[in-house]
Amino acid sequence: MAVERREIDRIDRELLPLFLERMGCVERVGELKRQAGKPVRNAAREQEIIDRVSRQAGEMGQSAAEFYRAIMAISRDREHNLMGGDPDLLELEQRANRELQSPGKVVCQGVRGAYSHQAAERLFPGAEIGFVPEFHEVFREVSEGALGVVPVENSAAGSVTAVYDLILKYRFYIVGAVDIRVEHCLAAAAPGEITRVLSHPQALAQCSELLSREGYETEDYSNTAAAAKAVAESREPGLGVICSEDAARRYGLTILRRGVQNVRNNTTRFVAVSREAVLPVDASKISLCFSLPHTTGSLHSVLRRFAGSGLNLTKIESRPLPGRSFEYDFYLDFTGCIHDPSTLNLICALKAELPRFSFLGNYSELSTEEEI
Ligand SMILES: O=C(O)C(=O)C[C@]1(C(=O)O)C=C[C@@H](O)C=C1
Repeated sequence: MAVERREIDRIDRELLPLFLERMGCVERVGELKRQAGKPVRNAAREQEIIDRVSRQAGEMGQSAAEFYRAIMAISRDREHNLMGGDPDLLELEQRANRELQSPGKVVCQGVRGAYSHQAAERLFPGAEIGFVPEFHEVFREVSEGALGVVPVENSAAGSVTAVYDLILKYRFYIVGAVDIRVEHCLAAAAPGEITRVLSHPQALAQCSELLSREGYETEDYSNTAAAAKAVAESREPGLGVICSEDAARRYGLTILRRGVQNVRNNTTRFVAVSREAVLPVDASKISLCFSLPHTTGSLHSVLRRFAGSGLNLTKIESRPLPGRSFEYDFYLDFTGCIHDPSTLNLICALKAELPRFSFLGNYSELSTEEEI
């Protein structure tokens, strides 16, 4: 094997100067493009190269194509880097507030005592919190200057797709995130036998084991806290509710059982959305969205850029583009800070290359235990 390894070392010694020579050439092309105001990416030229090397490499054609795609992605990043990046993003990175100014109004969906309310209090302690019945109304209030707090994902039930659709539609900035532990309890207006239980369908599903074991009838309600309020007001005997302890206490209900969800660790992630960007120096999570051409490998070629920059993807969500068949917007979270020059360069490169691209924010996440 030693002989072969020496051969590999020799080939690498020959490859490396060629690679560097090619990068030097790419830099000169980049400079000419900058002077001519031309975009970095030239898809036709890349295809020409891929076709040629695939042909020339015979049975290694696919691997050669993959190798050249990687080289050209590196070339594009280098060119973007030399061009200085997207002026709007560079300005945003420089000018955006580093800290959230004390929030005026904070809005969430539901009623007092809902899990959204707990999330809003964790994110913005002491702020004035308002409630609206629907998610789209939260976003409308944000367009008028409020901060919104909305759920995006539950550890058991998955993404809240209606909220992702609104995030992609409005493209406001995400300025914070918090994980709230969902601890449901069974409560009633007064102690006694329960026969029927009200709650949000997701909460009923999360407590299905208890509900079927006890043979309770169930009834869907718009929201867990609204259900708690309704049970408190109706005082109907045998009527119970699945809600948070906070909601039960808030509406004067008797807690019959705690921790009634099927899964111990049931957590919902909430994000705070704002019309204005806030980019703290120690922010650790970045959110982006973009769409992709419907071609083989288009998502892979984007994801490879993150891997190449050592950035860890924590979430990817695709949502169909309204009015188009099988075209998607992608929403993506990864760990990183926009004030890091290489991360900023990658975001600028993606903005230049991807259709419908938006930078959605850079923020920190509060964990369930942590206080702000
Ligand atoms: O030929 C160009 O226009 C280049 O910028 C060079 C190059 C390459 O690496 O070959 C890089 C990016 C373009 O998308 C096409 C090709």
